[in-house]
Amino acid sequence: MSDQERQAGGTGELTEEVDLVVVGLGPGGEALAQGAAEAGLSVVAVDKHLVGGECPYYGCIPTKMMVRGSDALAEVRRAPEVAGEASGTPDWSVVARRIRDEATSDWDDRAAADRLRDAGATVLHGTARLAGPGRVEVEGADGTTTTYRPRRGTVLNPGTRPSVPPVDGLAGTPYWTNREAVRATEVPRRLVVLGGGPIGCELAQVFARFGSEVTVVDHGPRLLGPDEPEAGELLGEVFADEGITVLHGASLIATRHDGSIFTSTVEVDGDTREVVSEALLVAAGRTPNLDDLGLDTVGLDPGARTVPVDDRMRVEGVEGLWAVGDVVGHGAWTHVSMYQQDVALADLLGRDGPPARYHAVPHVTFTDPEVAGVGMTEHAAREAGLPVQVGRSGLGSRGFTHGAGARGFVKVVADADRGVLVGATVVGPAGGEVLGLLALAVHAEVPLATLRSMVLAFPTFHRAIGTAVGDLA
Ligand SMILES: Cc1cc2nc3c(=O)[nH]c(=O)nc-3n(C[C@H](O)[C@H](O)[C@H](O)COP(=O)(O)OP(=O)(O)OC[C@H]3O[C@@H](n4cnc5c(N)ncnc54)[C@H](O)[C@@H]3O)c2cc1C
Ligand SMILES: NC(=O)c1ccc[n+]([C@@H]2O[C@H](COP(=O)([O-])OP(=O)(O)OC[C@H]3O[C@@H](n4cnc5c(N)ncnc54)[C@H](O)[C@@H]3O)[C@@H](O)[C@H]2O)c1
Repeated sequence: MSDQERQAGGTGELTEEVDLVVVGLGPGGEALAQGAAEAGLSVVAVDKHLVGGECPYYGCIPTKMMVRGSDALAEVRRAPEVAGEASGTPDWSVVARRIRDEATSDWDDRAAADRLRDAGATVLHGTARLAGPGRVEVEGADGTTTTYRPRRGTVLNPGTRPSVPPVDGLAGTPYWTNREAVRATEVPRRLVVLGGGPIGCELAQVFARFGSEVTVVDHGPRLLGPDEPEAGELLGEVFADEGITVLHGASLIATRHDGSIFTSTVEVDGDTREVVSEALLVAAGRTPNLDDLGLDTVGLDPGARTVPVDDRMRVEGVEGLWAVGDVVGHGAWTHVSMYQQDVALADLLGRDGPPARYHAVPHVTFTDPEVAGVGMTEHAAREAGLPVQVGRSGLGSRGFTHGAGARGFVKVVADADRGVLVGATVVGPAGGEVLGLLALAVHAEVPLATLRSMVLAFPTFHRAIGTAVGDLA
């Protein structure tokens, strides 16, 4: 207990003065709390679940272990076309064990919490809420409440939870979200996936390759709606070839569970059909954890989907409050949360540093082929009124030599007036790695003339970027 600690008048609650309170320890909040503590601030870091947030325990890391397993199986199945017979029997227990033991330590955050404590932060497991300007209440697991008065300020990093649409009969059934999917110990014989976004696509392909009969139900006209349309269309063809059924323009309108089997009613183009499955994964977007954060006590709207911030991650209109991560609405990816915490940390420590910019945010959906994008799509660039040029390429000589599994393309979007790329998409094996060069080009606004003068190694996948840039028209 600090020297400043004192009993709040008559309430039995403790009130403590500290430098900084971090509410929610997703990737951004955890790193920021550590950085602030290492810089000498007294930091209280609070999470109501696991230190590290969604990414290490239920998101990026365990799902990429699933993807690694399913990609290995796919390569074994491609062997006859490029190397000769090879055999591999899918064994989900290998994936489940890696997730439990290597990724999540059986969903135990002691190592992460200790790392923060070693840096000097006070780590609390509890629910934190704003309690008026300059005050944060933390309700501990034992029901006690402590009120903190942070001298420097408060950082919000509460993240999101799965959105669950109001489907008739769904509540009360043992449906999965990403949280249950990463804890699966068996592969369901049949799986319905609600949602054809990144979560739905990655997990649909994983479970299909491990033997599930998968049906994806999605509102939209193609998979991965916000990406370039060519990307979602190609991925749809790959899914069809792998035996995954995708229902577009479809809504799950009802489901029932008889103790072991889901029977789901899906409306597609005005018709209804029933789909039977052992598991039902809801991957239909995310809900920001802003509704129980006391935002109204500082004049903010608790019903909003995002917290408005400036380019230093300061919450607009509220002194001493910063926000980072999915809830600020500049991309729900770990690298964005981490980027923003750097900006916020510099600001709250009074250090110089560049403001947050979002013109070159990359993202990668780890399907096979990977779907990777940076900056604007062609549609977004046209909507922004830019004089747009587009260039395309297949995967070139490397795609040809690679053979089985080499499906994809490179698409680049340029601002003709400025002579720079404003966006790019790579679909293909290691598409996320190939994107790196394009992310640099968009970020640094490299002149097209400079890009055209590059020597690109033969025969690499990234050499297709040269062809796409040469195709700009
Ligand atoms: C299945 C899946 C796969 C993904 N794969 C990738 C990927 O490959 N690459 C990528 O970049 N991104 C991926 N993401 C997204 C990524 O997980 C998030 O963008 C990332 O976790 C950053 O989120 P965040 O920092 O906003 O907070 P989160 O990680 O959501 O953490 C927020 C934390 O705040 C806590 N909290 C909330 N409210 C309170 C409160 N009132 N008091 C105390 N604590 C509170 C929560 O318990 C949680 O620990 C994936 C997400 C999912 C679901
Ligand atoms: N590799 C990665 O970087 C990665 C992987 C997974 C998740 N994520 C992050 O997590 C976020 C959430 O992922 P997500 O896939 O849940 O959400 P999403 O919002 O990106 O996609 C949800 C999909 O579900 C569909 N949908 C929503 N409600 C529906 C309904 N009632 N019926 C039919 N279809 C419906 C939407 O049309 C959309 O295609 C992503 O946007 C991304 O930022 C990133």
